[in-house]
Amino acid sequence: MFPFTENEKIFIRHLKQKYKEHYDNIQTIPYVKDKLYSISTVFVEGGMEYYTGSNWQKMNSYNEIAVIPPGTSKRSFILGGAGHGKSTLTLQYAYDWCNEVRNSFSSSFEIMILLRLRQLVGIQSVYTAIRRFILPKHSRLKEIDIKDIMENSSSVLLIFDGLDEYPQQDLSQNSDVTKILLSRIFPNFEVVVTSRYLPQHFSERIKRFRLTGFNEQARQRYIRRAITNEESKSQTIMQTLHKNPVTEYFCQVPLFFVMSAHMSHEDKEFSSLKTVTGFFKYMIKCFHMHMRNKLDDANVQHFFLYEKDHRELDLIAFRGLSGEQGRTVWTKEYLCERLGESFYQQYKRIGVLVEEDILEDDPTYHDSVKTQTQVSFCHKLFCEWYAAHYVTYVARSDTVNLQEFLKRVNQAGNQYMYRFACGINFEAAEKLIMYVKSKPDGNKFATLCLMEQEDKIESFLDIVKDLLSKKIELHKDINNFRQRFTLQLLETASRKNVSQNI
Ligand SMILES: Nc1ncnc2c1ncn2[C@@H]1O[C@H](COP(=O)(O)OP(=O)(O)OP(=O)(O)O)[C@@H](O)[C@H]1O
Repeated sequence: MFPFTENEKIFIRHLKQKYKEHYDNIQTIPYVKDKLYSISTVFVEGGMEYYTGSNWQKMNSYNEIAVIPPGTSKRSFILGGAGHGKSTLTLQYAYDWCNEVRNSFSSSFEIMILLRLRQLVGIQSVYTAIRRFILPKHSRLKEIDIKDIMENSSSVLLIFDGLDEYPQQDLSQNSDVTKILLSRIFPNFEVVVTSRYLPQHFSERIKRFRLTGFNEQARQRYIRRAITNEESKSQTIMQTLHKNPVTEYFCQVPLFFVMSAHMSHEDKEFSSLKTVTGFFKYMIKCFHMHMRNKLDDANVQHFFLYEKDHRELDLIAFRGLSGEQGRTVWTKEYLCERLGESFYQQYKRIGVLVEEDILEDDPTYHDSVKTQTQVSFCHKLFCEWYAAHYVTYVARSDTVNLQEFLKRVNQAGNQYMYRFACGINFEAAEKLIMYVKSKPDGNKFATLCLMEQEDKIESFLDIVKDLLSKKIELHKDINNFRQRFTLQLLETASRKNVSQNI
């Protein structure tokens, strides 16, 4: 289609190799390592909407990102809450590009670059990032070649995954990512950025999309594609998930749905879970249990200890989510030193921590290639889970100043850290809920945190009483976060027969 130079051909081949590695190795449950899926098997289209300037409109396909909303901006944001499928969608774009899928958005570009922003710790140059994180060790292409190819290419699609995890996300630094996002460089490249939230720096002109999750049809399609083709089995999975109020509610979030569907297929204990914290606790227990089953008796005690005692990991996770230089990727050496080799190996084995080899930041690497192993949590929610443990530990102390302690943790980007913390320890929860309430618009979020405490029926009754005493407006935009929450409160109230108690 395009007249390619030799270097371009090599570059494109390398890009495709790397993307294939990612999109062909999807783990639906982190501890199940022997069952890897290709994006082409598991991807189902969830809901997607675009912002018209005054409201959100439904889209028919993720490929419409090219044409709507009409406008000149070449900068698009795809927003979505935790686990809503932003990274998965970027892999689908990569798949379409690599396989030149007809009529797809990405396949119309000569070059597509997909970078995971959490990896760019201390890296300012986009060429360095591409050389280190995408090209293979022995590629003959140097940063200067990549620069040359990109500058001379007529059509480039850049996808930056996870701006909320970008170590320099305040965008005050003069990195290429910042310059690209603000169109100071490469104004003609098409740039797509995924993020849990929209940072303040962006003008109204930027195109905005959002992922709204899985509806009933998407869930059924997923089960048929990734779990079972048999109608009766697929019905049983759906019924198990519907029976449980927590899984039923969270099934709209693809991550929770996918994990629940796979686990409920294999595990009967599932139906008794009542809160997201309960769900996560159970999931982590399964991770450890699954591994223990494979171990000989002599090691059992050892692994039990690691399951309960993870204070150092909690601290690392918390620091990762807070601070100006917040990072959610670390070097293997650093983690092994902090956590101890055997703890590290255990968490890697069960799938909570995942490794990726990248080129070392060494200007001489073209002569002697050196690699470095970077480590991150298998999903950012796991980082929030362990950070939440640290928060409960600190929040329980009598002397702690929560305003000070939590001031650097972005609440919009790390909601689950707060919610998990409230579910893990009730003493800490009381303080945290007070803290959350003190923030602007904090009442509703505080209630969400409160819901993590399974036994707090009295507080729950007060909230529902308050809710029912006011006019409740429900709009057709059922994906609105607060509205979903209001619906969840009412649904739970009706299940618990609250009206009799009010
Ligand atoms: N469209 C989809 N089709 C099939 N599975 C999906 C889809 N979207 C998400 N999933 C499943 O949910 C998991 C989590 O999704 P993903 O990591 O893409 O979410 P995310 O929005 O990037 O989350 P976060 O903001 O927390 O990083 C995926 O690993 C995949 O198993």
